[in-house]
Amino acid sequence: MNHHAIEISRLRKAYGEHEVLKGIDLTVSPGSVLALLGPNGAGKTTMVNILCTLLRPDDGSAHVLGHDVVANPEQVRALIGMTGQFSALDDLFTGRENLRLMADLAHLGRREAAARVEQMLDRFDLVEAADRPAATYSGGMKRRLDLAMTLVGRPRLIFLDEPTTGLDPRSRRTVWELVRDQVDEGVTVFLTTQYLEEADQLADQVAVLDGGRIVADGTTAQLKHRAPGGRLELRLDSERSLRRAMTAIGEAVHADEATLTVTVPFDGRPAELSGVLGLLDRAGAVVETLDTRPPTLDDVFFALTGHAASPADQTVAEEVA
Ligand SMILES: Nc1ncnc2c1ncn2[C@@H]1O[C@H](COP(=O)(O)OP(=O)(O)OP(=O)(O)O)[C@@H](O)[C@H]1O
Repeated sequence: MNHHAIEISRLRKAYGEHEVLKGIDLTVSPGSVLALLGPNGAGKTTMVNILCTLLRPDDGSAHVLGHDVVANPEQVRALIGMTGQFSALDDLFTGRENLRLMADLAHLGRREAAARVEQMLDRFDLVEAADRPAATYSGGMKRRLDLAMTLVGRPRLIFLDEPTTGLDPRSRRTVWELVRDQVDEGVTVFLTTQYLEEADQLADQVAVLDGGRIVADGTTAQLKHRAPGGRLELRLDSERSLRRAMTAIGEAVHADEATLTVTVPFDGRPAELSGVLGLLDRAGAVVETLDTRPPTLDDVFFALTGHAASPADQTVAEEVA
């Protein structure tokens, strides 16, 4: 009867006096990736823990794959996988042993468990390291093992709580590819991340949690469309034109003398474009090329929450670009 993979309605949770979730409504379609964004302490982990049945909500309801998380936690647990800040990975066990343990916990039969473990080792590029203790693994390898452990029992929905925090760009991209493979196979993904680039790369749907409420919910394109922050980048033909352009446009511009470029805010309307070009023409500033840049998810996040995403996000976005 329930066609959403996740359905959350008027969900509330407080720790003592501190109300963290103040009435959350959210739905996620099966086989899609939702990225839940929010500043530190917004309540993302609290929401994941409620959906994973690790924490009871105070009010409202949440259904995961049709099952009520409070009334039927066992059914929910049988269908989901979770990886995150407190991974189940045991450093003293080898990669193969860690996977085998999870396969046994998921009640796969002996033969199926053995086959599935080998399949996951192969798929997650851990064959060579399979018999070494996980303690000897690099950060990227541990994260791949963690993800493989989440998936070994063939969950239909997975929660990834900051799955690539602390990883280098290459390992991050590998994790993204592995997540995409799962989505292609029909797994629903509920992702929390501080990296807006990650949401942009992976998510079909982005929800922003701030002040205990969902302040935006839509595709990345829809959210970018709503936010201010688009830019027009104009490259002038000479330093003289650059100076004229700066005088004509005024102070609200970024100018780069090395590349002879000025950047101005731009909302995408043709009338605004002709206005700027007319102004420069009258000022005798000759434009060689122009480029428009839509708002980034960073702009969206800033417009919605009043502060930037984590400083780390900036570095990652630059490294990945
Ligand atoms: N068990 C707890 N008891 C009291 N307060 C808590 C508890 N767990 C979380 N909080 C508080 O609730 C708020 C939300 O925490 P939560 O971990 O859900 O946020 P988050 O969005 O996941 O943050 P982060 O990105 O830093 O992990 C924070 O202010 C946190 O300090």
